[in-house]
Amino acid sequence: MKPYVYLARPVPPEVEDYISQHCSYKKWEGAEPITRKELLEQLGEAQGLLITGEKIDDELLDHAPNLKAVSNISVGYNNFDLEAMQKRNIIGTNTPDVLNETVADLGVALMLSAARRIPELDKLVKEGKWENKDDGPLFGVDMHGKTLGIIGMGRIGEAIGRRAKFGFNMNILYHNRNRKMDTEKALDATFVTQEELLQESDFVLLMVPFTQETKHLMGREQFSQMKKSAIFINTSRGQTVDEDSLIEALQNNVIFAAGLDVFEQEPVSPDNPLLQLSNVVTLPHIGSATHQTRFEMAKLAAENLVAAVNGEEPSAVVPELKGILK
Ligand SMILES: NC(=O)C1=CN([C@@H]2O[C@H](COP(=O)(O)OP(=O)(O)OC[C@H]3O[C@@H](n4cnc5c(N)ncnc54)[C@H](O)[C@@H]3O)[C@@H](O)[C@H]2O)C=CC1
Ligand SMILES: O=C(O)C(=O)CO
Repeated sequence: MKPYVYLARPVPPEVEDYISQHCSYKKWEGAEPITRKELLEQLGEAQGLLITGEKIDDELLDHAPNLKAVSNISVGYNNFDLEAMQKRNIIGTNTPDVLNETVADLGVALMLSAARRIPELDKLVKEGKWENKDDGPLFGVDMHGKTLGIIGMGRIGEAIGRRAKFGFNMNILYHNRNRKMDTEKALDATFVTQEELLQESDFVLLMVPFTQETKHLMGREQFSQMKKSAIFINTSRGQTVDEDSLIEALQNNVIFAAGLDVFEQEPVSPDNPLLQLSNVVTLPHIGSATHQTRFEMAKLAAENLVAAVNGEEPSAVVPELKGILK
């Protein structure tokens, strides 16, 4: 008998077809994303679960007595309560690598947008205000030849570093849990302390996972260490930044501008002061969202799910849960 899995997120038809060849399944068909309550009601028989970022914790696992594996269509897995999964031997998988280049493209787009004030200028042109006065009230700052500091030089951080180095001739500083000698050589990058990075960079880009250790990694003290002319980019998770401190830094010209794909609360509240600031470029957590890359992510997540519920080793088990396979 085929194992039974529940798909809480839609996947492309080809991917669904692949799952159907290896598993029996049900899927969420609502027009809106599945609610927590609806998800809990679906889990009684499920041996596998496909999600994107839904919280996997004790409460959910108590509703899923037959569950063996959770496959996240996402590389970040801060939605996994790893302890709760470990104690029940639940395999957890994610989608690394297939999205690196797409997220890196978006990181660079945010850097350029904030530096050259693209959304602000676009809005003016569309409002019939042709503003390009020579005295420069709407001039931007250069990206080429400047210093980029990357906090979190992992798979995506490195892809952004390559674009910055070879596309924009930038000088690369980085701070990471460990030094990466190959990356230093390939990008002529310099490992520095976080404080040095903040003090010396023209662009500071955050690309760490969200963990207890990285919660509010950027706060008032860190923003005050940055240059007044610097641009801050967050394409990691919103909770890595103390948003009140960021708002204060932007309002008081402690830093020049910010580009944000992620927020502490998502969807961001329409009342969030960040949305009122002209020196902030905002996006709705869309870093990996191209048709091609979302397809590759869904495909990898399906392969992980099918392997795990059929007793095979999935290619992308998250490091903290690898022990469960032994
Ligand atoms: N905005 C978006 O749509 C997307 C956001 N992400 C986020 O980006 C994160 C990174 O993804 P990858 O590059 O694939 O992960 P990765 O695991 O390859 O890289 C993360 C790097 O951060 C470093 N790190 C961890 N804690 C640190 C700390 N306290 N200080 C300095 N460095 C630290 C690690 O050593 C590692 O090199 C994901 O966990 C996810 O949260 C990923 C994809 C899309
Ligand atoms: O993969 C992730 O971690 C994302 O945030 C969205 O792709």
